[in-house]
Amino acid sequence: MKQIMEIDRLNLHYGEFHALKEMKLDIPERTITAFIGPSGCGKSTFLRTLNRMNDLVPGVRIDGSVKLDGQDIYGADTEVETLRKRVGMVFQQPNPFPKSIFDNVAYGPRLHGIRDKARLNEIVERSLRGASLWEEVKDLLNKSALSLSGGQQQRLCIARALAVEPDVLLMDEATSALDPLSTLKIEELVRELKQDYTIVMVTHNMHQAARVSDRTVFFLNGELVEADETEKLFSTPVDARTEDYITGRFG
Ligand SMILES: Nc1ncnc2c1ncn2[C@@H]1O[C@H](COP(=O)(O)OP(=O)(O)OP(=O)(O)O)[C@@H](O)[C@H]1O
Repeated sequence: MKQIMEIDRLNLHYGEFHALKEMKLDIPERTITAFIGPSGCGKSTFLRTLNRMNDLVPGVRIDGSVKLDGQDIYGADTEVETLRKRVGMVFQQPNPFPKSIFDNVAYGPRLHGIRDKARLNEIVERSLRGASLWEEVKDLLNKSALSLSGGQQQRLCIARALAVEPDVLLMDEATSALDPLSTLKIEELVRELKQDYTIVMVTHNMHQAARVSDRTVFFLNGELVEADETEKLFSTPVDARTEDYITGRFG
């Protein structure tokens, strides 16, 4: 299986604080990888290094390598804009723009220079279908995105991310602000999306990781403790700290 991202000896400091220590991880293409671990262990920080979202944090220092298709994303010849097109992100709180549903999805493609109306229509429909939202909104495309429910808004944000045809989709606790039914819908959607995309998700919910992901990575105190196939990590973890965490001894 092809590794779409390869992270090696990655360290991140916030000022004096060593938040990520010597991380090493391969992310296979078209799989779902879940990051788990107690609050503050570095899951989100690690996720954000995968599309350079930490770059602008004052006092941040990053070393080591993060490769996307063999190319170091921190290398001098990587443009952040191009990187973010290939590695999209969905956040904890749905954050649609205060614009129409159509304009939310067309935002990225327009930014990348697509102006042709027919082409935009096609992209918007494809992306909304991809995010399992089309049937619900096809007659409301000019309505404000803010009129949608929280779960619909989150699927709209996924559609917005899909519109620029990324390779990798990062999801940072993307269901934690949603009700159980909307959460289930997004989990189903994520499983469908892996046919075409590689998904990396942070979740504070171990059950979600077990339900949805192919591989799980356990973090503790800025260390990557264990990464394995989800079934294996939850049934026969190698590290005692992983076992303590998944059996609920702490966290
Ligand atoms: N901008 C920042 N400046 C300084 N320290 C930070 C910053 N962002 C995060 N940290 C610290 O880095 C550590 C890791 O934080 P991070 O948000 O990555 O953890 P997490 O595992 O995602 O936690 P949670 O599940 O609570 O979101 C924490 O100790 C946090 O306080």
